[in-house]
Amino acid sequence: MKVASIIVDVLAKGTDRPFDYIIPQSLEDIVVKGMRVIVPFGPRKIQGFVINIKESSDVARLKEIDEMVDLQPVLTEELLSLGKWLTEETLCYAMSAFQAMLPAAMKAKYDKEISLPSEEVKQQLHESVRPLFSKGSIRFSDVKNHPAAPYLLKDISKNFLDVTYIVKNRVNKKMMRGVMLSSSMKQEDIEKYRDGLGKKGEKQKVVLQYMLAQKEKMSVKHLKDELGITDAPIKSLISKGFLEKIEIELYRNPFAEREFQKTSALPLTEEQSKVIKPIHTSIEEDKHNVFLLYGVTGSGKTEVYLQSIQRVLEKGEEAIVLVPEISLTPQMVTRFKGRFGSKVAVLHSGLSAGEKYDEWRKIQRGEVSVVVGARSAIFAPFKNLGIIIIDEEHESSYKQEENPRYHARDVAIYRGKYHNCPVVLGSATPTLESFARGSKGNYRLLTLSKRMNNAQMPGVEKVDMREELRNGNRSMFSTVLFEKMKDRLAKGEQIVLMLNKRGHSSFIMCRDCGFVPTCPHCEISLTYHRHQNLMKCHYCGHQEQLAIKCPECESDHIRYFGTGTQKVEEELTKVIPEASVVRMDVDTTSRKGSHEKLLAKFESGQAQILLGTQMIAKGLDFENVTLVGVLSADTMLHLPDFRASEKTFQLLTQVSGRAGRHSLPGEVVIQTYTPEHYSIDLASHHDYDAFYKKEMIMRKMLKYPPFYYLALVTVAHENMAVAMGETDKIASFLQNKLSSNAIILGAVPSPIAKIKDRYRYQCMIKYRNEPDLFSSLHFLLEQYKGKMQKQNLTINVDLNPYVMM
Ligand SMILES: Nc1ncnc2c1ncn2[C@@H]1O[C@H](COP(=O)(O)OP(=O)(O)OP(=O)(O)O)[C@@H](O)[C@H]1O
Ligand SMILES: [Zn+2]
Ligand SMILES: [Zn+2]
Repeated sequence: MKVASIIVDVLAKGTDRPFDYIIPQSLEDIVVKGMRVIVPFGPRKIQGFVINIKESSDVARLKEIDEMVDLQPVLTEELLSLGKWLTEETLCYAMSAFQAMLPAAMKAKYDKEISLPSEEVKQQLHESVRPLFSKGSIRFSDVKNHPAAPYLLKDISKNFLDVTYIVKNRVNKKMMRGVMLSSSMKQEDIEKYRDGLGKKGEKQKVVLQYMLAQKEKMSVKHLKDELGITDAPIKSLISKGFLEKIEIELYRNPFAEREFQKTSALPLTEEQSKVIKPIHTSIEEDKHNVFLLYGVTGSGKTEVYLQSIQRVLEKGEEAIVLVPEISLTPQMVTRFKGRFGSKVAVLHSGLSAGEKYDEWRKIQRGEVSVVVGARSAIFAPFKNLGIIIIDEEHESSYKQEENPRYHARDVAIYRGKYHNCPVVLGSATPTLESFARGSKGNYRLLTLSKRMNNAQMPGVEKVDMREELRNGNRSMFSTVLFEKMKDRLAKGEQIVLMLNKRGHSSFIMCRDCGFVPTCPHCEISLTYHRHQNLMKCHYCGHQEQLAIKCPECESDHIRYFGTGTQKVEEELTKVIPEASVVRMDVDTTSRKGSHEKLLAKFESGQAQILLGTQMIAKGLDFENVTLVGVLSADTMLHLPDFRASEKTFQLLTQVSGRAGRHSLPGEVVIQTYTPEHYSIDLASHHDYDAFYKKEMIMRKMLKYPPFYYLALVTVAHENMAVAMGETDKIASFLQNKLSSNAIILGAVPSPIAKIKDRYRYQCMIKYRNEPDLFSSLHFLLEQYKGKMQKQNLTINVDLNPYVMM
C-alpha cells in the first residue's frame, strides 16, 4: 500500500496539517510529490497538494484519493520545502503558501489537453495508448475512464507526452467601439472632403486629419480623449461613409508583436568590472552569497545584471530578475529581451490569467531561462537557478501585504542557499536593513559611486513654498521652477515633473474650520473623484455626493484640497501653452499598453514634459531630460509610519536621478514646505551616507529596525470593546511569554481605526532575540481559532510589517 500525505484546500487552523490518503493501485506509480489531487474530505471533495509519499500511515482508517488534478507535478521538491519554510516564517497556512507559487489560472480545476510532442514518440507509447492519438491531441476528461487510461498516465509520468491546461482567458476579451477609415473609399476622396470642410465641420476635420495621419484603427474613446471631441463628428463621418464602424479588442499583450533590437555586452567601466568580479566568482564556484550592489542613479547597474546573467546562461543555468511592478516598463523589458531575446519570460500584473499561465509554462518546461517579473516571479519553477537579482531592493512592493505575508528578498535568499547561487540586491538607496547588513559584512557590499561617462549628479535646488506664498505666488510652480521650465523648452530639452500622490492628496477640506469628510465605515478621508464629482472611500467603496456646505460650520469654502496630476496638467496648459504634456498616473495607465505608448510619446520627443506620480521616479533612462521638478516633496513625510523619512529620501533621490544621465547636465528643483527636514535636505545633496548615519541614530533611539525586529498583531471586530479587549489580552499573554527585553506596545487603535465597520486595534512587538515568539504566536492563533470563526473576530499577524496602517 502506498499512502500520500496531503495538504487540503481548507483555510482553517485545524486543517492546516497533512492528511493521509491511500493511493489507489491504478495510480500507485503515477501520483508523486508536488501534484494536486482531489480527495474526499468530510462530505465534500476538495483539492489538495501531495507533499509526501510513504509506505504506511499511523491513521487507522484511510480514505482513497479520488482523482488527479495534475498529471505532472506542479511544485518541485524545492518549492515544497520552501512552502513549509514560509508557513513557519510568516505564520501562514501551508495551503496559502503553495497557492502563492502557482499562477492564478491554475487555482481552478481545468481540463487538460494531452498531445504528442512528435510522431516518433508514438512508438514509445504503450500499445493501448497509441490509438488514442489517431486524430491529434486529446482531452483528459474524454479518456479518463477509457481502459487505456492507466497506461496513458504512466506514459505521461515518463514524460513522453505534453500536458497543457486548457485555460480559458478568465478575463474575457473586452471589445470596444472603434472606427477606421473607409475601406471602400479612395484616400484622395477622403482628403478632398477634409479640405472642403469649413468652420462648421471643424471637428470632423480634426478627426479625419488624425485618422489620416495615424492610418490605424482607433477606439472611439481614444479619439474623444485625444482630440477633445464628442461622439457627434464621429457619427456624422460614419453616416457619410468616410469612417467605418468596427470592434476593437481592448486587451492585448503589449510585448507580443514587438521586435526587440538585439544588443550585446558593453565594455564595462572600471567600477563595473570591479563589482562584477565577485559575482562572477560566486557563479563559477557555485557559492551562495548575498551581494548588495549600491550604485548611484545612472551608474550602470543594469549592465552589471545583464553580464552576470550572461555568465549564468553560459553555464546552462537560469536567472530570476525581480523589478518593482511599476518599473516593469517597456524600457526595462526591452533591455532584457534585447540582450537575451526569446530566452526571457516576462511576468507582470498586466497579463491576463491565461497569458500568465503561458509564461509560467515556458519556465516550467525549460523553454526560457530568464524571468523578469514583479514580486511573485520569485517562485518561478526553475530547477537550476544560477542567480537571483532584485532591482530597486528598497521598494516596499516586494513585501506581500496579504497571506502569505512574505518578503521576496527572504524568499530569494532561501532559494539562493538551496541552489548555491548568488543573490544580488541592487539600489541607489538601499533599505537601512540591507545597508546595515552590507556594512557589517553579512551581505557583500559592492559600490558604484560614479555615473556613466563620469556624468555629474544633477544640481538640486530646494524651494521653500511658504516663502513663495509670502511673496504672492499662489501657483503650484515656484518662480525658479517656472523659469527653468521655460528655459528648457526654449532649448528643446525635456522635463520630468513629479507629483507625490501617496499620502493624502486629493481630499476635501473646509478652509474655514479644517473639517475633512471621512468614510462613516472606515475612518479614512474620502478621496475626491473629479470625473463623477463624487467622494469615495478607497477601502470599502462607500461614496457620497460632494459636500457643498461644511457640515461642521456651514461654510461654503469646502473644497478639493491638494493637487492631482490632472489639475497640474490643466495649469501647465494655461501657463505654458506651447508645451505638450504626457501625463502618467493610475488613470492614464490603467489600460494595457498605455504605459508603453505614453513613454514612447515622450521618448520620441513628441512631448516635452512628462508629468506623473511616483511611477515615473524609477528606472527611466531618457537622454534629453535635463530638468526634474518635484512639486510637493513632503506629502509622504506625514504618514504614520516609522519609514516615512526613509521613503521620502528614497523617492527624492530616485526621481532626481532621472536628470542629466547622459551627456547633457541635469538640474533638479524640489518644492517643499519643510526644507529643513533632513530627508529632504540630504536628498538634495545626494548624500545617502549621511542620511544612513542620521536615520540609524533615530532608529536606534526609537528602537526600530534594523536594531529591533517588529511584529504587528492587528485585531478587528465590529464591536469596539471586543476588539480592544482581545488585543489587550493578546498583549498581556505575549508579555508573559516573552523576555523582559521585548517591548510590547498596545493595545492601541490602528492608524486606520475602522475599516468596513470593523474596529481595528493593534499591538506592536519590538524584539531582538525571542526564541519563543513564533511558537507563542502560533499557540495564540490556535487558541483563537474557535473565537475567530464563531464571533467573526479577525487576527492578523505580520512579521516585519511594511504597512503600519
Ligand atoms: N559599460 C557601459 N558603457 C556604456 N554605457 C553604459 C555602460 N553601462 C551602462 N551604460 C549606460 O548607462 C546608462 C545608465 O545605466 P542604468 O540605467 O543601468 O543605470 P542604473 O544604475 O540602473 O540607474 P538607476 O538606479 O537610476 O535606474 C544606460 O543608458 C546604460 O545603457
Ligand atoms: Zn467648516
Ligand atoms: Zn469606507
